[in-house]
Amino acid sequence: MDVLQVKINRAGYISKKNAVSNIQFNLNKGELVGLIGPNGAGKSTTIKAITGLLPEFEGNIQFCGEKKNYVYIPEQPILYDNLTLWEHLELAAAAYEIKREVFLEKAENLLNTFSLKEVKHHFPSSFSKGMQQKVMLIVGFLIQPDVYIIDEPFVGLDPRATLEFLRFLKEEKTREAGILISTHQLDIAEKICDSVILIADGKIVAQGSIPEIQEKCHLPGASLFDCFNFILETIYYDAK
Ligand SMILES: Nc1ncnc2c1ncn2[C@@H]1O[C@H](COP(=O)(O)OP(=O)(O)OP(=O)(O)O)[C@@H](O)[C@H]1O
Repeated sequence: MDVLQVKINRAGYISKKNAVSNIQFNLNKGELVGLIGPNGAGKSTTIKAITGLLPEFEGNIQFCGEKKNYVYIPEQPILYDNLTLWEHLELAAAAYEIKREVFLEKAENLLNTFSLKEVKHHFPSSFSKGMQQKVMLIVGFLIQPDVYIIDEPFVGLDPRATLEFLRFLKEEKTREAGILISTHQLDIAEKICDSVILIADGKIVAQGSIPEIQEKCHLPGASLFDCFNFILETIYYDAK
């Protein structure tokens, strides 16, 4: 069963109205889909189109899980200057009506796991980028939505935080949340994604499970990195 249905006829910005076009895919319960593609391909634009953040949009986006909600974690953390880390968590708990005991247990566990317990009464505006990103992830995992949409999660995270993050993603998949991640970390994507969508020049150029992508490239057993480069070279070669 789908938790998200995406049909973007076209979407973009005032100065670039068709930054992406004809992007269509569904996200199933418990499925992890990776959005990959070169710089400027349209990954963030696709994510912003799904989350309703673009001035130019034609298409249809349906969140169709049980709660019909989602958590969006942007590439650049967005946090309140005048709230402490703990107050951010309290705010999320209040907004999503999380029961007090459940909230306290989950919040402490997440702070421990992501090594932020010591700074829970500090202001995230004084944190490093990676620490701020962890705050955004903790808020997301606290809410436990039907769908996670996460733009480039791996860049600021240290190896330990990456491991914990992947462990939480796995748990959330088991809970049947759908997860959409954009990333350049193809070695990680290859390990964790049920399917990937390769975007280039604002369009989907390949889509499917890793074995399906390998088959499309006639490169059985090849890494996603090699398939990615093969597909892009073929496209740009053909276009010349
Ligand atoms: N605010 C904006 N206004 C106008 N054009 C934009 C804006 N943001 C992005 N674009 C353009 O839209 C296209 C897609 O950009 P997007 O940020 O979606 O790429 P991306 O795949 O996320 O790239 P990266 O891997 O570098 O983060 C690019 O041509 C980019 O120049």
